[in-house]
Amino acid sequence: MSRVLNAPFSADIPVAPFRPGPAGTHITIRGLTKYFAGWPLYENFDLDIPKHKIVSVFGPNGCGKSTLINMIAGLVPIDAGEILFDGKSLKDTRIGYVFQNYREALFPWMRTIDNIAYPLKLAGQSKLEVDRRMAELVASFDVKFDLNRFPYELSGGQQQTASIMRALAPKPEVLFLDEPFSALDFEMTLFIREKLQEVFMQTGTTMLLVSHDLEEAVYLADEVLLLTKRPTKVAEILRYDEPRPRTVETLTEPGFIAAKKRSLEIFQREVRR
Ligand SMILES: Nc1ncnc2c1ncn2[C@@H]1O[C@H](COP(=O)(O)OP(=O)(O)OP(=O)(O)O)[C@@H](O)[C@H]1O
Repeated sequence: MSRVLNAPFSADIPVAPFRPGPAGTHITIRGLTKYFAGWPLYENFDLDIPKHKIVSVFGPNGCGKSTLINMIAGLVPIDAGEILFDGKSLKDTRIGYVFQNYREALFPWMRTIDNIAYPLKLAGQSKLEVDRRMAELVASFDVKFDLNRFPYELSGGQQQTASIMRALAPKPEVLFLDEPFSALDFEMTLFIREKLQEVFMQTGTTMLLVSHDLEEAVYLADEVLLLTKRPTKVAEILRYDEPRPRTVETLTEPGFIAAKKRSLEIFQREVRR
């Protein structure tokens, strides 16, 4: 009975020798297995995530997009498998995470500036180092609002901007974004999308983005990771190598339209399966 209700015993899963990803791989996922309430979400799942790229994760409702990035980021425990970052474990890797719900992401008792500086202080950086990094972030985000305010005094878009600044403050090797635009209005979505693209062009930070919006998923991505229904597998990895910066004009270019159409076809095929 316990074998039905719980994750399989690790002894049940044959241990395959570790296979590194192709050159340019940042994150290697091997044999990832995750059960919820006795049902497999991921079973022996392998994936290579490239370095210095933006990968958008797209797939049917409930296929495990958020769970996937949360397992990679160490927020959700895995039942079996291995996840390495450039061959290192998560604890030796600097990561940043941007949550969908920015209202709960920032500490309400801290001024916005202290929220953003928090990971730097936690890492034991000196006041000089913290001030220098904060000045860089403020310049790169072209911040027009008062960072001395408390988060609840800011608009939703300003709070999400602050959340992204906080995630980027320690110069993460990988930035995880779980539907970062879904609670924002259109104007703020465009603003934050452009900021993310700028940061990416300046730093090349590997980004893993969960999106519900196909246009947004393709627009920012170097690769769209299309997932199947559960038990979840890779349906296809679609490469989209339109040069950056991508702009409003990109949205009507043939390459963009073709990538969106192909993603939609795969998505519909998987939803109907
Ligand atoms: N803590 C949990 N306990 C039980 N089931 C869970 C838990 N977290 C997620 N699930 C289930 O795992 C599946 C994948 O959830 P997840 O949120 O990762 O999917 P998603 O693709 O991001 O979903 P959506 O498209 O709705 O945002 C869903 O069926 C969900 O109900």
